Amino acid sequence: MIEFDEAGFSYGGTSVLRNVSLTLAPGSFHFLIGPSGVGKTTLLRLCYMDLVPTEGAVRFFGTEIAPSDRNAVAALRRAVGVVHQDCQFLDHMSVFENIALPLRVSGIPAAERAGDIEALLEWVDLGDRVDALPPELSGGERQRAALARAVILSPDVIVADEPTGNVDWDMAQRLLALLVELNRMGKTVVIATHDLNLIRAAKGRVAARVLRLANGQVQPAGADL
Ligand SMILES: Nc1ncnc2c1ncn2[C@@H]1O[C@H](COP(=O)(O)OP(=O)(O)OP(=O)(O)O)[C@@H](O)[C@H]1O
Repeated sequence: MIEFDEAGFSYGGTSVLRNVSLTLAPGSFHFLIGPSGVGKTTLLRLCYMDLVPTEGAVRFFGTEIAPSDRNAVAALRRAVGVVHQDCQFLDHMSVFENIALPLRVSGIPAAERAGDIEALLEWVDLGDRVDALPPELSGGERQRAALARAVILSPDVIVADEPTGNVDWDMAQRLLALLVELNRMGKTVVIATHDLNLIRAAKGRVAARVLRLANGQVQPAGADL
């Protein structure tokens, strides 16, 4: 589904990823680990064409999409839901309106899908926070709202960058449960995390692969976790 073929990425002259070959198969569940600054966010951004590789290729559904092909890039962005590290809400808009934003960007009137948005907010246990503004939310509520927004367009793939970074352990487990539920619905899930306990908690619940990023390269990990 998403295939890295000897892909590399450099910011200006600074190489961050080198010779990464990796397949994120449909319905797979991956954790991406590695120290701060190693390139986890960079690799995730390549998964939704927020960045394009400076070497090699990243193919989506078997195709290498040209950045100039706006329709194909837009379709890809609908197929990949993203939970950003800092959530990236518009603070003057309500939780409901923030979750409706991807619909608006895709030309779908939110009014047509109000029931879906409300159902999604119930799913993440934010049914009573529909009208709240993002600055009024707790860390865990923000992360759950970000997850709801990531899946409003029914993407095939969910990419989550430190989705449990600012929450306590109970909330981290609730978020993990939601991501596992999405995976059981057939969605591919990729999570960048520093939290090895989260990976341990996932064991037995989902057949997760753990990828370790080091020196610009991806290596399988797992035995030592
Ligand atoms: N826009 C940018 N321009 C230049 N360098 C960047 C840019 N974004 C990231 N970098 C650098 O690329 C490297 C990898 O950053 P990246 O954010 O991908 O790491 P990370 O593993 O996600 O880190 P963290 O765990 O702290 O979020 C870092 O050295 C970072 O400083």
